Amino acid sequence: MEYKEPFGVKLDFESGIIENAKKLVRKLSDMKGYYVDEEAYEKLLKEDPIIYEVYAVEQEEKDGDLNFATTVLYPGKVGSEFFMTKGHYHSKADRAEVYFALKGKGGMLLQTPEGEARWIPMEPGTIVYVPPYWAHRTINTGDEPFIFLALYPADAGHDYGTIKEKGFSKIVVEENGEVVVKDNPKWTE
Ligand SMILES: O=P(O)(O)OC[C@H]1O[C@H](O)[C@H](O)[C@@H](O)[C@@H]1O
Ligand SMILES: [Fe+2]
Repeated sequence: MEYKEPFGVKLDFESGIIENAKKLVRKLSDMKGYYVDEEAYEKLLKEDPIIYEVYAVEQEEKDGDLNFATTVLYPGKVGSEFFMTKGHYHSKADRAEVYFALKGKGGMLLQTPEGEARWIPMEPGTIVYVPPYWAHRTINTGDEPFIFLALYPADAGHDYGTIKEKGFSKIVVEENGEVVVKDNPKWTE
């Protein structure tokens, strides 16, 4: 039997950076069609801000193994809609995931394939269980970077297609200084 080598890596709680991790950067221009207010999107595109960065430590896509990643999701809004991740189902849809909030303020939108949605607020210390089959997207509702760690099966994979096309049935916006979760006007079953 060939055993893999165990290892420890350092996560910097302030920056969210995991040493030696693979870094992925998502800018606004990578998220065309994701935000409801297209006019606000086009306007902000001139600056093309970084929306989030992911630091991932991933294994081969094998059953039984585990990946982990931090995400640094920056504060901001497109129109009234808070900065968010793309969101995805798992390619192997029955794979679950655990998120652990480290810094900042935000939450997770989850959704079943039938469009049933949930909003779970997150602050440092919040652990979110993402059950099998639920799509998940994180959203920064604060004014500093929202940083969290996620652990997920190495063979889970990311299925972005459905969310890219249809979005979530709910959106998270600021209204009169309040965080409001409301129906997505562009949602169709
Ligand atoms: O992949 P996104 O929906 O853009 O979310 C960004 C990232 O968030 C977390 O860190 C997950 O563990 C990653 O698997 C995911 O890639
Ligand atoms: Fe996931």
